[in-house]
Amino acid sequence: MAQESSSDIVQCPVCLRDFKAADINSHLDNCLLQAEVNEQEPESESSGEPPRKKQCTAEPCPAMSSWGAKEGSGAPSTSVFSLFQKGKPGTTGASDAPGFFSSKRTTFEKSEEAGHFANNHKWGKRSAPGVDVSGDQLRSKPAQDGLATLGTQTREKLYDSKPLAEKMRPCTLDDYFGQNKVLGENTLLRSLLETQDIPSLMLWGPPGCGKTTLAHIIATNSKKSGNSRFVTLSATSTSTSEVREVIKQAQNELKLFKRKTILFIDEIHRFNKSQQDTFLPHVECGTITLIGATTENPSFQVNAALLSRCRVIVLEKLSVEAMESILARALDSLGIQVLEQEGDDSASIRDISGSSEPSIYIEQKALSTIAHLCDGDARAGLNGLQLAVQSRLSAARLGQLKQVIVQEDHIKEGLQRSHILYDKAGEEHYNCISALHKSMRGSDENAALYWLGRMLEGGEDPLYVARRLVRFASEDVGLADPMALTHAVAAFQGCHFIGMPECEVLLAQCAVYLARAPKSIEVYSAYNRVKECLKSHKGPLPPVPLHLRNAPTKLMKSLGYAKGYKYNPSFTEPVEQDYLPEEMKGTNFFQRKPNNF
Ligand SMILES: Nc1ncnc2c1ncn2[C@@H]1O[C@H](COP(=O)(O)OP(=O)(O)OP(=O)(O)O)[C@@H](O)[C@H]1O
Repeated sequence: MAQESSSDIVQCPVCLRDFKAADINSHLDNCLLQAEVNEQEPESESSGEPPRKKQCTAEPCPAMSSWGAKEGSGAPSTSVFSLFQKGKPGTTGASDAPGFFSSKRTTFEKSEEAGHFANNHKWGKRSAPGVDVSGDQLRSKPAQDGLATLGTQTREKLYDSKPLAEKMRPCTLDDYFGQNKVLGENTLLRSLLETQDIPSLMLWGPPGCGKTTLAHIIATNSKKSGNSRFVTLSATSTSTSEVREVIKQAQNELKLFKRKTILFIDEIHRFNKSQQDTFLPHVECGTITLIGATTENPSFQVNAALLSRCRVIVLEKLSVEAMESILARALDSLGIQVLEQEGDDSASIRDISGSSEPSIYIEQKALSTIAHLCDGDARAGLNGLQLAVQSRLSAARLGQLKQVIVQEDHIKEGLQRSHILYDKAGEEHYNCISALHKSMRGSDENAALYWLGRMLEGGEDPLYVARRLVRFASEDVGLADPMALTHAVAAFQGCHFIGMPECEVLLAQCAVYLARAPKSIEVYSAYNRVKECLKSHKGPLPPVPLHLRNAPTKLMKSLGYAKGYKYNPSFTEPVEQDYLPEEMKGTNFFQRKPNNF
């Protein structure tokens, strides 16, 4: 009989994937735990499944399996999570499971700024075990720490098709960082959540700031309490008949089991107004508690009647501190250590782990870069980190390296985006163009250039900006410098001819010209008064005076058209003649009334 060696391939009896014999035990622990969790979480709305994002199936407490263990899955936490528990002094077993609003500290210390964790622990700072890079550049902790050694689970987490952000989605407020204005101690929402008295909510905030995650936490909580069920729909893929079906089920649940239904609708702004109307009576009579999430300003995108029945919660971009805590939690779960000081000489880190897998380190500067570059979008930050680590690991494998160090440049590649994130389709688009317009109006050439840069570097259509400059040239500069309009139209046409990136300088030149130009709203205001006059006119509009009319036919002439008209060029003296209708004689649209522009 052949001797079993560590390089033998064996099949996992649970997921049927192939693994090295040496790895199968640790994989099996993890796989069994997953299977158990999945069994407890059938994928149906009636199961009270927490919200799932864009077709990704979120694990119930995906973050780290250790959370699953804490939440009482019954999994043997030590054997399964030994890798992560090493060096996690605050992490204990199931008995320490944090409740939904538990104040228990986890690996990190709490911090008000970051939402929960103290800054001095934000990176879970550790040094590479037994390492001394470049003399005293890097001082290490004792070798037995060993956290950076990459284990099978960590590797799976990194290579698994599910994005890291999804796996890290918190299930308790303890792991939910930032958003202190709405969720800090003594806030209304927090106390409502604590009493499990969830009102209908409209969560409004930029991408990746935690709208779905907050709903996910509410879901986990409502599931635990058992007095309500949680149903998730995405407005991008749900038909009106499906919505009706969900409402019917909600009515039955309430009637038969006295259970409320909390309905989470992601991207609710994608439902049209009549689809949104479907919810109205049911929110009104309490059959469903609606939680909508939207990146768009709900005052424009959500039915006013529905909006008035919901409490609007405005979530903000995550602060750098909050991002740091989110990243720290991810690093901790992946067993990646932070190098406090720069030292890219990975070859000089002594490998003391004896593991066949490379150890991973990340420079603090690189982490700080993610926290700053992801622009408050935790999904972008976490997935950028994952990509950077994955690519370094692949490179290390090819080069048979024992350690990898992730540096700032790798992170920038991982984020795969410019420093500027800009939501071209959403509210940010209007906010930035408005800021540009107002900066030019205020003759602040610096600010004008800055907002222009924010838009162009974020991928804005240059013609959209150019059109606004043309409008500005007339509305705000007007006759104070009629050349402004010529400049703006020329910039528009130039952009049309050459496109980005060459046209950026045309727009910059024009924006600065307009910012520096003298301003006059004389014509703009006068025209507004004309519009107002027409709008407020009562009765039929006065006829065009006969002498101003053209008379191309005999009949028209015989009716008096053009009669008495004085052709100005025929006169050497100024001509006395009325051009306004009789009843408007003497009206001056250019006259500024008090309290009126
Ligand atoms: N406040 C937070 N605390 C901890 N992790 C967060 C927080 N916000 C977001 N995350 C992480 O980022 C991921 C994406 O967040 P989430 O899906 O909640 O964003 P969102 O606001 O719903 O974005 P979108 O509008 O793009 O759907 C989550 O899976 C989670 O890992």
